[in-house]
Amino acid sequence: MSSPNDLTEISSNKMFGGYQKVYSHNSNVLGCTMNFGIYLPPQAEENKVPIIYWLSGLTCSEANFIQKAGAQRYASEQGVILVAPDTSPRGLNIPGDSDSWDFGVGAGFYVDATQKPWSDNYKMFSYITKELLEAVNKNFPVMEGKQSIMGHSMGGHGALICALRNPGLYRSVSAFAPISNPIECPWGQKAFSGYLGPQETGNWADWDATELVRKYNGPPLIIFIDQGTSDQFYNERQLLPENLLAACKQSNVPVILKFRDHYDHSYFYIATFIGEHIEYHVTQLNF
Ligand SMILES: N[C@@H](CCC(=O)N[C@@H](CS)C(=O)NCC(=O)O)C(=O)O
Repeated sequence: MSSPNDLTEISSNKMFGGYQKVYSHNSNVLGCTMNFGIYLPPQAEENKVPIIYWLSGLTCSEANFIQKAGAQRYASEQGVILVAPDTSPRGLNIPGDSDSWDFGVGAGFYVDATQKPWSDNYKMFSYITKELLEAVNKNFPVMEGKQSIMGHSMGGHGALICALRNPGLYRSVSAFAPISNPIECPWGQKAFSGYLGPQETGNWADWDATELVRKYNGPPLIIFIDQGTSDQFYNERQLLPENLLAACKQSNVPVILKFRDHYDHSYFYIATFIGEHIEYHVTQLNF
């Protein structure tokens, strides 16, 4: 198997003066081949630039964000690289990995699984925060250390735990409609039971953003949460941003929670506000 740092270009399309590309590489951490999208703004042809990671939600691959969010226009204007990885290992055919849309393939939850049969491969946390980061830093003109992270739904939660578990690694974090308190909602309880084992023994709190905020002890980090009020999953109490807000207030972790009237959970909503998020990250990255 070739090194995770050896990339194969799958596609390249000029966009807003830069290039939207998709690469594949072998992941040692996940034990499979993974695709990721990367937008290189025109500024990256001459200079090193900062980078923002995007983590997608349930059922997504690397394709959803790059095709639907319209983020490249803002990345081109601001001179920032965007990286959009896949949401789980692929092609392993672990029994049960494709039985439901909210567990297994397309639903890695950005944790490092501890339970068989998932624990050999379902290590999306280590993939995102170590292996992919290194592969991107080795291959592209990035200002090392100038990285931020954002995401949507399961990926919004992924962005939060990547930032909260690695104080200082990301300069800023934001999330659209994140699953803010997975140990208290059906999606999270199902995923954590499978990947981490029963709540009593599975250290669930180590992987839950609301619980991690209570213990956060790193450099100042402002948590930026975005939530549409007509989001079906918010109204079904899968997302619970109020729980995260309360934990932030109790623990004196600064938080911005913006409710967006009548917006739902879709990429139409994300596309509306992605420019604001990119601007926010670039301000923090240049600080
Ligand atoms: N599969 C579910 C919905 C899953 C869903 O909404 N996924 C969100 C993330 S949680 C998403 O980004 N879907 C892909 C897309 O809209 O392109 C259903 O059909 O009800």
